[in-house]
Amino acid sequence: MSTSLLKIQNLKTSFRIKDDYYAAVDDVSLTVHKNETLAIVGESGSGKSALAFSIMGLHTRAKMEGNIYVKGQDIVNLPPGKLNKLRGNDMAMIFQDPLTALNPLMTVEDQIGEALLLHNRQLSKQKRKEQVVHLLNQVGIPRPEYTCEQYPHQLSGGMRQRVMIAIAIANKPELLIADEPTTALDVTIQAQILGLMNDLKEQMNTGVILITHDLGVVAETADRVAVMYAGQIVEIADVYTLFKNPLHPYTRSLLNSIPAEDSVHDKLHVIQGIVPSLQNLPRQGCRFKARIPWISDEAHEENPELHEVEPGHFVRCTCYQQFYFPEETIEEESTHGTS
Ligand SMILES: Nc1ncnc2c1ncn2[C@@H]1O[C@H](COP(=O)(O)OP(=O)(O)OP(=O)(O)O)[C@@H](O)[C@H]1O
Repeated sequence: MSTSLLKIQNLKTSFRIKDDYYAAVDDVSLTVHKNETLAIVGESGSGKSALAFSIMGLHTRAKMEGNIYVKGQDIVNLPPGKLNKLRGNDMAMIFQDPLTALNPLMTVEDQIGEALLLHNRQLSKQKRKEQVVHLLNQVGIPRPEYTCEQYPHQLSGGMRQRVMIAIAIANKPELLIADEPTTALDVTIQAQILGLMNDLKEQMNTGVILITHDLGVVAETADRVAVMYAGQIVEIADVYTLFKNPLHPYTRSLLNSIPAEDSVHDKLHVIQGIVPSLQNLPRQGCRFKARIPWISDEAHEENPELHEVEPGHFVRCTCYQQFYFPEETIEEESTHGTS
């Protein structure tokens, strides 16, 4: 029996800029299973949030093509009423910045209570309070009765993020999308929040999509990883394979730009450039080609597709086969390390 909660096929999400539509998500296909964390990584502007918002149906003016199946139902272009029902019940999102996502004028109890009410109008005030306290306990808030009465600005960043998670899991969604959930937090709190998300995933059998810039977070929390560049997935594999045998030049460049903790002389290969803006994205050929001009044109495919190079490991374009880091990509030599 398939345990896939989410199946995306050839998704294309385009935004209208002046008189034209430009795809921020282009030809994305992926699957998320129960009790699995899929990390989505990539530089700023690569389309991670646009993809997450597409899944949640939060783009109000974008053009969406392709299919997004949530528990077998295609939600692309589903009427807002039906989509609202799915949100919260079947899927929920944890946003990057809880201070802007939470309502500053409502107490914690009222905000979590509102999420509960959205999906069960019959819930009495008494039952609601009990469930709010239970949820606050679940997300590790030490004095839930006290926190119930507080407003977002009275809480620390870590506590606010826990409240956001409590809202997100209020209706036991099967799919949780977390968009940079720990970026605003310091390292210790970050580890606690990620640990909490992991525990919840296992307890509730949830499928999680974790969007992050942080490869350390990926290594610790993800089961599988999708690397996005310029709106497309360029590589997808289980986390072990991706770190051990990264193939796409972009993945290799991301991984090579982090210093290894145990080496004395790290060579940090940095590929210059940034993700082009939406209007300037190359729509033909390999989108990463401009950033690796030392690789011959023939190495690239004309219409790069994802190829399965080993079971479950997919790479876009054939250029990876001839890719190497030239000397000039070595930016610095660090001498950190222990021996
Ligand atoms: N509503 C919109 N209208 C027009 N362009 C948009 C819109 N939302 C996103 N974009 C553009 O789509 C591209 C992808 O943006 P997106 O926010 O998804 O990137 P990201 O990978 O999530 O980046 P970050 O890590 O900075 O959040 C960018 O070029 C961005 O400017």
